[in-house]
Amino acid sequence: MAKKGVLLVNLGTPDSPSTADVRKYLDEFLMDPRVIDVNPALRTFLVKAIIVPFRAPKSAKLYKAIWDEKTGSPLLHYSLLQQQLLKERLGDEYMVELAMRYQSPSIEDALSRLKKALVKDILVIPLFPQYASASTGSVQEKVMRLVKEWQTIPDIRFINSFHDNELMIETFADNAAKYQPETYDHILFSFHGLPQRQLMKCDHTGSYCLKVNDCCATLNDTNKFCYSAQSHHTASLIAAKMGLPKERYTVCFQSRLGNDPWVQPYTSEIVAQMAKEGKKRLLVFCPAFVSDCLETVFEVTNEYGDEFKALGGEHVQLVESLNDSPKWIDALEKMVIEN
Ligand SMILES: C=CC1=C(C)c2cc3[nH]c(cc4nc(cc5[nH]c(cc1n2)c(C)c5CCC(=O)O)C(CCC(=O)O)=C4C)c(C)c3C=C
Ligand SMILES: [Fe+2]
Ligand SMILES: [Fe+2]
Repeated sequence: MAKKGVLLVNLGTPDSPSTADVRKYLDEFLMDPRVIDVNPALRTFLVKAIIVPFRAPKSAKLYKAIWDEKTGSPLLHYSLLQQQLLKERLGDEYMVELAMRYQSPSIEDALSRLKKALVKDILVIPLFPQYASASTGSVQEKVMRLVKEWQTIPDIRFINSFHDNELMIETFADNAAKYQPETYDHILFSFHGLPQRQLMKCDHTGSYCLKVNDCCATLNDTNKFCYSAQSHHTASLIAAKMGLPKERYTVCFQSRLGNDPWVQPYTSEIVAQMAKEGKKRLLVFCPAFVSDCLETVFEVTNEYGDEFKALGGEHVQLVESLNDSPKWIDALEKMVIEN
């Protein structure tokens, strides 16, 4: 009997931490019009003449610091584990493929394996809890661009976001429990950043996001596709699960690139503010990521950790991502079965 197809897609990572491979990865990633969303000539100039030449050697050093001798990039390692564990859960009725939006394993190869196996349908799960055009949207576009060339197009569905997935929320809360959150002075929910311009482009009313006070602090019918609103919602659900009152946590956004304004507040500014207020211990969640990666392991632990200590703080503790937690695999299994 024909199998059902599942395609898990994460963002991507370089093939190795060498400067050449990091350059290749950054080049493919940042030339995506959904990522650097400016006109093509300006994008080519910014990426090829400025960002990549300067960033590649610096990023290569960071990748070297997180690269495991045996398992390589944490993002790829955990993504492969998620694919394997989901496959075991779903059994023979399903074919589960993993791809990265940039570099390898490629979406092209994963889709051609599904095509060859004549799967009767495909469920695409971009592994980003909150919708952003630069992440989920880009995966959706790439898959549609490839599949539109097929002679026979099977039933195909996309998970657009899962920012309120109950089992995911529980996994983050469970992961934090072992650190005894009550022993920390403050909790941060640090999401990957996004240029403000991209938030406004997702606002189809043109008059809500970043135009109305506290526009994205709560999710409603107008901002339901807004990355910032979905991020705040995820944070509030994890906080509720942990019984955290509002004054004990702050939502913030990390990893800004370039000089344009990104979604605020910036994590580095919040870290500095916390140190100034005399806080000594911070517990940090990164709920935009389902796998630990450069942005969690290095940026939070090392960069924000060092910044906090330099300003008088003592300890920044990262709550690990969903990785291979059985409850997160339950969440993926349920997403597949219900879709
Ligand atoms: C969570 C979803 C992500 C969104 C949205 C996103 C937007 C976005 N990112 C950049 C620039 C960079 N991101 C980088 C790394 C990176 N980004 C995500 C996820 C999202 N990005 C992940 C999972 C990772 C980690 C990859 C890994 O190998 O571990 C990087 C590269 C690292 C570095 O050089 O610092 C850049 C650059 C932009 C510009 C953007 C939206 C416009
Ligand atoms: Fe990113
Ligand atoms: Fe918004």
